[in-house]
Amino acid sequence: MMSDRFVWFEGIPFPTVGYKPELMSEARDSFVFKDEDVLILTFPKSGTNWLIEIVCLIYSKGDPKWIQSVPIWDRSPWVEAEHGYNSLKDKEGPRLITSHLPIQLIPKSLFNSKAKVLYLIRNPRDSLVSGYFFYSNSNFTKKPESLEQYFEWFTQGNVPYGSWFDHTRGWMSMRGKENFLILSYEELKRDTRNTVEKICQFLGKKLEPEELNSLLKNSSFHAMKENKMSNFTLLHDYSLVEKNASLMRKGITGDWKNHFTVAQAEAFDKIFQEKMADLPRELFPWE
Ligand SMILES: Nc1ncnc2c1ncn2[C@@H]1O[C@H](COP(=O)(O)OS(=O)(=O)O)[C@@H](OP(=O)(O)O)[C@H]1O
Repeated sequence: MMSDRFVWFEGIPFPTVGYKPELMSEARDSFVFKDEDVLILTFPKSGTNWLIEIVCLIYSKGDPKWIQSVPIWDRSPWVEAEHGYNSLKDKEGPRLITSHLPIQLIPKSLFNSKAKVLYLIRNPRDSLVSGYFFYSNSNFTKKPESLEQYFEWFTQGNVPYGSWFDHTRGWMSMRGKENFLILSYEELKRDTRNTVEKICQFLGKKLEPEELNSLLKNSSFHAMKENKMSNFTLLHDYSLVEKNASLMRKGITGDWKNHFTVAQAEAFDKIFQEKMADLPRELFPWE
């Protein structure tokens, strides 16, 4: 298996399993977003699956039947992945769609549609640590040997989906658009209920109090860790991740403080400043 490198498309690295440049090119040029679609958009390891679980539970009015019977990647498929693209492209009716793509590679039709976009960001230091542990135990992408090495790769954009900084700058250019809601992992964690209500309002959905309570219960870290349709343990069967690897690692904010050295923390601050200083600070609620 091609476990130790990337597939490249338009200068961006992707995992080696399940991604084909020719399909990503076809998706970019001819996939049609519909006005009724909802797009969940993130840089990897930002809480994507948590947001998918929440959105699915909004659509099922808090009833966990759907999230407990259908794998998460079939409920809101990744449009850039072979499996996701093939299942989405001819699907009738409104769709939930996931993507980690940078703005220049997303299907162009997004910009002519009223599809609603939920853009979730997370402190990149925590995405870095989360990615390090996940990819260290995976067989579908370049495997880091140490956090030190992964830190270098991440800050140079040599990780799946490329540079966090470029990715974030690209998508932040959409801020202010009516169909684009920016969310952070940090606010979702700090105030889950209010953030879910904000998402409901954006999607034009109303939940009864007991439906919202059920949603919160069924999308909690604990519930998702137990849900085999959501915790990625189904990937064990395909040998894509090792047995000890789980999507559901810690689910907290600020874990980077337990892993970065002082020198790494300072180096990261400097890079962040250099690359993001001209953007409003309130876009990054952890800074
Ligand atoms: N319910 C809930 N509550 C809190 N945190 C959660 C939840 N579900 C997933 N997570 C955490 O999200 C991290 C995985 O991110 P992604 O889902 O974006 O991963 S992926 O890129 O799609 O593989 C990963 O973060 P780390 O624990 O820091 O590794 C998951 O634990």
